[in-house]
Amino acid sequence: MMEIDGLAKAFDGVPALVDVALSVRNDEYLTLLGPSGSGKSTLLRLIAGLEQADAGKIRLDGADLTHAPAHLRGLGFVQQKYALFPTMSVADNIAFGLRHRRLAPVSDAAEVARRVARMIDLVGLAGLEGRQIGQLSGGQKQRVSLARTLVTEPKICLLDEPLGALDANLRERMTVELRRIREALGVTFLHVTGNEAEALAMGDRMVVLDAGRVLQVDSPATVYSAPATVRVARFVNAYNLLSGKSSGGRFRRGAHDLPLPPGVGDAAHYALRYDAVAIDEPAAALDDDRASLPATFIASEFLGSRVVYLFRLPDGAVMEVERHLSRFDPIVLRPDEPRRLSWAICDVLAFDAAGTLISNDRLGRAA
Ligand SMILES: Nc1ncnc2c1ncn2[C@@H]1O[C@H](COP(=O)(O)OP(=O)(O)OP(=O)(O)O)[C@@H](O)[C@H]1O
Repeated sequence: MMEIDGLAKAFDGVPALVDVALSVRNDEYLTLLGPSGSGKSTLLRLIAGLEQADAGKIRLDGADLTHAPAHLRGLGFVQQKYALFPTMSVADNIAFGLRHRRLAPVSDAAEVARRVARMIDLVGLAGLEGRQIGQLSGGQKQRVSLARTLVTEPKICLLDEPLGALDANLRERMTVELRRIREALGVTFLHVTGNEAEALAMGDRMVVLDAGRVLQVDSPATVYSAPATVRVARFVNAYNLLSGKSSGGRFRRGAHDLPLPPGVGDAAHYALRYDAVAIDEPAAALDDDRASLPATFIASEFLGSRVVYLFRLPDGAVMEVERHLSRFDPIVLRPDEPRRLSWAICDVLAFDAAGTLISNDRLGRAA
């Protein structure tokens, strides 16, 4: 188990990480999501020992690693650039890390060969052992890079945007592969990504980082259904976010006023998941437990298993509606066609003026 406490780092007086606290469990897949510049790589580099922290502690299984040299930490680091030896074979690249690691290098040729063969098998490179790196595809290089790190049996494997250089199809396949490889080895993965879909799909838990601070650490399901702050809701890219003021259990936004879930007081932000919004006829009757706003259709996008519809609200804000084709037939609308968008009041997430999620029954359901 790794425990990070009060970790801080600034570059030229500009904070890159501020008071970061995090527990990384044994045998878990932890993803670290944040926008560009949020400090993801800095955090990995501090953990790896490639940068020194200004303050705070990093402990691994109780031992203080904060100032330990990188090569003595027993951690693996798969960087964005593969940094493989181009004229060496796949097998030699993987063996290199094992023969030359500072902690317990392996020199027995038979033992090296056995471990390399197991790793080649595990990452799906069987048959390519003798190939030179220059003769591999991007996805294959990615696997070599991973194998070269994993063969050293790190306590934690740090992965910095490991799928960033791969095309969309390959990225999806490697998502499944990475989970499988991790589970087979039981090693902890700390995987950095700027892609919310990747973070939600990969991790047993995810950490959301913004401007050098940890905003939320939870299971992907909880981050998705109960984002701790408005900014997290923005990063998961699944919510319509409306700003306004509230009083007497109603949320006021311009000329409209919307009911809030019971028990929600002072909400300054009102969030609705794209797939929680229904598209109704303009004069459709509304059940008591639902809220609605008039809107005009802008455009739609067909995404295979789902369709995304964009609508404009009377105040000009754009609202996104997602309909899964397994549940609904696609609907055809003309630009500017009027509709009424409606949703169940219990599906509303409310945030206070500081942007913090206000307790509601959804929080209880997600926990
Ligand atoms: N060596 C450095 N010198 C000066 N500033 C740095 C250095 N490394 C990082 N920073 C700054 O620290 C902040 C965090 O950078 P970091 O690379 O950790 O972000 P990131 O979340 O990994 O971004 P990206 O997704 O774009 O890689 C940024 O403002 C960056 O400009």
